[in-house]
Amino acid sequence: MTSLHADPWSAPVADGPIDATVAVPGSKSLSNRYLVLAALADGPSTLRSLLVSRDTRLMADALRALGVGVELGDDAVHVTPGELRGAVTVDCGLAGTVMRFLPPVAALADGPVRFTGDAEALVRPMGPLLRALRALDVRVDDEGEPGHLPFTVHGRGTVRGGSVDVDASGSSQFVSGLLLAAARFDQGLTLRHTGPTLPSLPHIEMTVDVMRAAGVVVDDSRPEIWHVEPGTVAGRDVQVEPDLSNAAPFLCAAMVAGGSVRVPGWPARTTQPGGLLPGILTRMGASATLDGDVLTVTGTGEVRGVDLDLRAAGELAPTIAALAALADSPTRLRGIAHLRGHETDRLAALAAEITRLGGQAEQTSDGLVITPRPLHGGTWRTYADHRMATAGALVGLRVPGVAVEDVATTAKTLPGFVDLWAGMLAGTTPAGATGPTA
Ligand SMILES: O=C(O)C1=C[C@@H](OP(=O)(O)O)[C@@H](O)[C@H](O)C1
Ligand SMILES: C=C(OP(=O)(O)O)C(=O)O
Repeated sequence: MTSLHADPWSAPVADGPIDATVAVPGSKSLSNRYLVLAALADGPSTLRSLLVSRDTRLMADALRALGVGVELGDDAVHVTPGELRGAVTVDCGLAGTVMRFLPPVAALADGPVRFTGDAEALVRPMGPLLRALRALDVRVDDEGEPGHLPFTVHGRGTVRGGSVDVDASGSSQFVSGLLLAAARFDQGLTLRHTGPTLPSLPHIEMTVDVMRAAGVVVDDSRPEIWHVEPGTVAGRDVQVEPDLSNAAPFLCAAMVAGGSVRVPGWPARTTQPGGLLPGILTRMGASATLDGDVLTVTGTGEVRGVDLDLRAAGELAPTIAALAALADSPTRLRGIAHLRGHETDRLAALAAEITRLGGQAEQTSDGLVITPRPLHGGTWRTYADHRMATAGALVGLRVPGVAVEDVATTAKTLPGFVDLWAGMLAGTTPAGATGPTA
């Protein structure tokens, strides 16, 4: 991917307290769920403020290949469902939501659908999802190492459905992917999680929530068991919430530099794990207030270390780890062993990069222990991981000479990151950085 910015990118140092309003684009997780449900619906959908980034483009391109109409309008994305067709290849890039949400959809297509992706995607875990599909009589052919991309799902137009177990301790997306398509299975689906831990529960609740909003009957009254009734999915007109996880580095900037960052459009109620940010950041020394739909986080520049179980919100970990490296006391992050299967092994990557700049960060069996030390400048590697790049930017706010490699990797979920970051430091948000096509 080409970058408009130098590689490595010299992360700007904050030369005083920040006072900025930052409008972040739509949620990746909600955008890709709405796209999948709209593709499976019984009529057209209009998706407003949908995120336009690499992950949502990959989803839209894949759905188009499968026979779905996806058009980018002036103020919304319009989705027109069609007969799902096979004999196509889906490029998942590095998007977990594409590689985990679309194989069950492909099983409903009328022929083979080959799934492939970036080199980094080929090591991300897929096995439990593929085993569940096979248990539902869907043929899946491995191409390389079993349980990984690339593979081919042989769609037969219908899926029997019924009951299936899945070990989702490696990723909640195995559950979400199976649930999203399940209303279109002949018998619906009863899905039971069997593994030792279940990460990212808010993301599963998000899946159930958006399915119910589309008229699908879901019973989640028993812990770690979900039942989806067979039925139709309604086409909808929806407004996508801002991506609260992508708001995290900006909110944390106010803590690192001092001052205030305001994020408008903050939902009163949300299933996004970023909804946990006000509580987490308050524990780490910030004040957070919600006034109408504007969240304001105010900091003094002093950050407190925490002992935090991030099982529910693992995608916040890179940002919190960067913040912790700048704190005045140690931090222990727990419950995030599954981050080893994210865009990169995030526990290893965070430990390596914090250590490279003179910090102290040790991996544990399920997380990180970060002991603040004076940091120095140097290269911050990003491992094709958008959240490693934004974490490097946060460290660079305080530490002169941090050079973030491949900042363009932020295009996965936040293509305008560098301009938004510069706008925040200038105290303003660049015009045109928001809206449906941001
Ligand atoms: O369903 C989703 O949209 C997501 C679920 C989570 O995945 P894991 O459960 O694999 O962490 C999260 O980390 C990812 O960024 C998005
Ligand atoms: C884990 C993440 O992404 P993905 O949807 O590719 O799993 C993430 O965005 O932090």
